[in-house]
Amino acid sequence: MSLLPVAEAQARLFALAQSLAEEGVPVAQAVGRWLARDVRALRDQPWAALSAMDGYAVRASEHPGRWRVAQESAAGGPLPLPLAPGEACRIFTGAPLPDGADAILIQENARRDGDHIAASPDPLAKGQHVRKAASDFATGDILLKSGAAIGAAQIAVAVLAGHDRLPVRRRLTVAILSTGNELVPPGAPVPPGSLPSSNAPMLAAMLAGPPCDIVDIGIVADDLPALATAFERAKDADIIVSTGGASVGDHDLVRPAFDKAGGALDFWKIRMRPGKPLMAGRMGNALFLGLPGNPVSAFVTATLFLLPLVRHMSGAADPLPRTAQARLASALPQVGERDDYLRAYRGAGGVVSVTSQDSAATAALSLADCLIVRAAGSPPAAPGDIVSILPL
Ligand SMILES: Nc1nc2c(c(=O)[nH]1)N[C@H]1C(S)=C(S)[C@@H](COP(=O)(O)OP(=O)(O)OC[C@H]3O[C@@H](n4cnc5c(N)ncnc54)[C@H](O)[C@@H]3O)O[C@H]1N2
Ligand code: MOO
Repeated sequence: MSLLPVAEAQARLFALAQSLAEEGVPVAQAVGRWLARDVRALRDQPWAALSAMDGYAVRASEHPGRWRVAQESAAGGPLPLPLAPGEACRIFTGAPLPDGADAILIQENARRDGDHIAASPDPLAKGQHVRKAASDFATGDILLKSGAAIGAAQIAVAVLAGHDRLPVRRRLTVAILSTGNELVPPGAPVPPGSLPSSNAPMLAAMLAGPPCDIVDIGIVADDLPALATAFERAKDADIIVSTGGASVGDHDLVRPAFDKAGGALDFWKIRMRPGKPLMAGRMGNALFLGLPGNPVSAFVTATLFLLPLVRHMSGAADPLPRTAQARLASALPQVGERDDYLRAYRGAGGVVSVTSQDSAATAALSLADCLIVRAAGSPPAAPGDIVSILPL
């Protein structure tokens, strides 16, 4: 079977996914999710021409005064009356200007003498320190687009625009299944021949940010009926992720077990290193992603497939990881027949690949803050060369 290019596999995975139902949630619960539809302004911001400084609202044409301070305008206070010629209005940041005023003389530039003020010689232009009505946004403006990521700034604009709830896709459920006779639960005694199962806690940590609920199906033996039963138990999840048993060995039973449980495989084996044995398919309403067992391979394939899938199903317009450019600090060898996703970190002198690129080397993985992405067949790279990186 020929190896599928990463981008093609990602596209096929997205095509397998159904979109999740929409729901409205309070803004505080929308953080880290994506908008299910455009958000429009329900009001003007600012609602009127407002002062950006503490000082006096005046007519700029009357500068440098003298003016009589006839009234006061404070945010949340009574609305000011129209300003007569020769009058100033004491004003505070965020307060509306009286009709007739067109500039703010900041108090540092005003000399007050009882009820009167005069300005220092600094020039005062029309519109100075005035925020025009609707200069941030106007009623009906599309402020946030469907598919946009919701963070703190988007919450701020949505609330100012009059919203207290936002439309998002419902949370999804991810079932995690760990296969391998050698695995013992985290923290359990580890007899010779065994190792603690780290993939499920690692994947749960990777999924801690996106809007999903995790169901840990636990450790399942390399046994066809046991694995098929585990798939049946996971079938109500939106996404089933397995780790291990994905390759070609006699004990790699994930594919036949998925088949036995009624699943339909869409693709298997990707042109990437690590992560070649990755597979995906559908079982009823659930989408299945079979990751390799090696912890580094599981980490890299989760970064490139599982997290993008969660983002895609959750409505993200831009679900794939973003690449950036970086300068290499050390040489890299020629790339083989699969695209390389080298674990690396960014230092003062450029990006450095970690010493062990073995797909079982978790200590080296823990030092990485990015992946260097190199296409299959790329020639050796030298220090100073620019490479694509995928920040983690
Ligand atoms: N003849 C071939 N052998 C292998 C090939 C191949 O193409 N031909 N592919 C290799 C590649 S690439 C990878 S990656 C691995 C992945 O194989 P599996 O997905 O079948 O993984 P396992 O064999 O079950 O486990 C691999 C390794 O990872 C450890 N492991 C498994 N699960 C966990 C877990 N939950 N927590 C921590 N560590 C785990 C497991 O003990 C093994 O050491 O296959 C190559 N072989
Ligand atoms: O492709 Mo495997 O995932 O190298 O270790």
